[in-house]
Formats: sequence, C-alpha cells, structure tokens
Amino acid sequence: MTFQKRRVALRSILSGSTCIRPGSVYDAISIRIAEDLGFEVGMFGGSVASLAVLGDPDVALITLTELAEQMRRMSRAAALPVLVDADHGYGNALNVRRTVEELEIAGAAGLTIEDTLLPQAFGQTATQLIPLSEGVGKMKAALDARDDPELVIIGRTGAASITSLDDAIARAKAYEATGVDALFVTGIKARSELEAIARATTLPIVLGGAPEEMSDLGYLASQRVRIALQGHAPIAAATQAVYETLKALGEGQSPKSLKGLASSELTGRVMRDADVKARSAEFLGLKK
Ligand SMILES: O=C([O-])CC(=O)C(=O)O
Ligand SMILES: [Mg+2]
Repeated sequence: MTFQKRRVALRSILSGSTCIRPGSVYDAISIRIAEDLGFEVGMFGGSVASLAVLGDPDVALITLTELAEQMRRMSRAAALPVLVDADHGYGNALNVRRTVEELEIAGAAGLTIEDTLLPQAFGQTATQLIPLSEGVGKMKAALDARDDPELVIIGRTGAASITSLDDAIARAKAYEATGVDALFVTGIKARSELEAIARATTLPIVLGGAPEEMSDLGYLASQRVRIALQGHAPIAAATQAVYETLKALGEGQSPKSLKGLASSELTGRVMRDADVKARSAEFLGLKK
C-alpha cells in the first residue's frame, strides 16, 4: 500500500465518528502482528522507540535518524498506518521541519509534535513546557515541511497536568488555529477536563493515557476522541518473555522444554514465509 493510502486511512479514522485503540508497535515483528490481528492503526511511541532501539528510558536520548530508521523498517514490513510520537521535533522549529521531512520519507502516516521542553533542563526536576508562541511556531513549521498533503500532523500538549487546564485549552486552541489535523492531549485526569478541551476546540482528538473511568469508547467518541492510547503492553510482554526464556536457558533448561515460544506457524506468518516461498519459486527458477 502506498504511503499516501496509509495516510488517507488514518485521516478517515480521524474524520469518522468512532474511537479506536491503536496497536503499540516498535519494530518489524510487532507491526506485522498488529496488522494481522486487524488493528487499524499503529502507535509508535517515543518511549518504546527508546526502549526498542537503545534499551533506554524515555529521556530524549534517541536521535531523529534512529527514530526515522526504525519507522522505515516498520513501513517496509507492513502497510499498517502508523502514528509516530515525534516528541518535541528534535529541537527548535527548524529541527521540527527536518523531523517531518524524515518521518514522511520513512512512511509515517501521521506524527505528533509536542510542546514539552526536551531534553530536561539543567537543575529542573519537573517537566516544563516551551512558551505557547514557540509551540505555535513548531506546528506551523511542521505543516510547512509536509510534502504529501495527506501526511497527518498532530499538535500535542501535556499542559493539563504540567501547568493548568486553562493553559491546555489555550494551547489546544492556538494549535488548532495553525491548521494542524488533530490535537493530542495527555495528562487528562477527569472526564470534565476532556469535556472542557472538546468544547473549546473542533478538531479530532487523540487521547494519551487516561484514567480507568475514561476507557469507555462510546463516551470518548462523544467527545471527538478518535484514537485512545492504552500504553505499551506489547513491548512489556516481549521483555518479560525474553527474560523468562534466557533465565530458563541460563539455568540449564533445554530449548525444547521451554514454554511460551512462538509456534513455527506463527513465526512463519510473521516472516511472511508463504510470500517469500512463492517469490523464490517465481524468481529463483524453482517454478515447475
Ligand atoms: O505516544 C505514546 O504512546 C505516549 C508517549 O508519549 C510515549 O510512549 O512516548
Ligand atoms: Mg512520548
């Protein structure tokens, strides 16, 4: 599927009337599994990018080149539209432009640019935000950098839990006015906060982690939430599985006695083995 078709598919989710859960994806294997299971969109979080590529926590150590390369690998492996967490755009508004260029070429269906001050400033323990005017400049730069008009650009703010709900509303309205395609809000702790943001804006909303009482997809849809994240359990499950497996092997268990391994059928599906075999027959002169 062309990159543009993936972007059109993401747009149709955002312009629809229901709220969906994205599959948390981070590499070629996870995106293929999410695609096979019928997820409509993949979320490539900055935290899982750091973990998968560097083995590090989410503290802005990953580079744009590393993020884009991982996205490119996923784009090759599957056609599932992916929404990429592009953090703060890896620098100032000029860096945001470059970030959009690279992620577009790497096949992202959409990306979020947030107004968090990253990396963490010297001597500051609490998360800080950049000024609203700088955030607006970053959104404009992101839109300016887009070559494919279908690439989805999403303005993100975590102001609700960093500064105030009023600030989150002011930022959401200002980003909406730049022409971004959707708003991504994080740090929402109550329905009333989401409702206030939804009332003050008109764009589709992508919701970051939210409390349990906000898990009802019908309710979220009524507040224009079209995509609701639910963390990154798949990479946590993978980490646990690798841990258990290496531990058992290290303790002397035989590979055959291990539990919880992918069957050869599942592994073959993930590897798209049937396609590779068919191509081998066709192109390696093996066809009878
Ligand atoms: O995008 C997400 O899923 C939430 C987030 O910021 C991250 O995981 O880095
Ligand atoms: Mg993030």
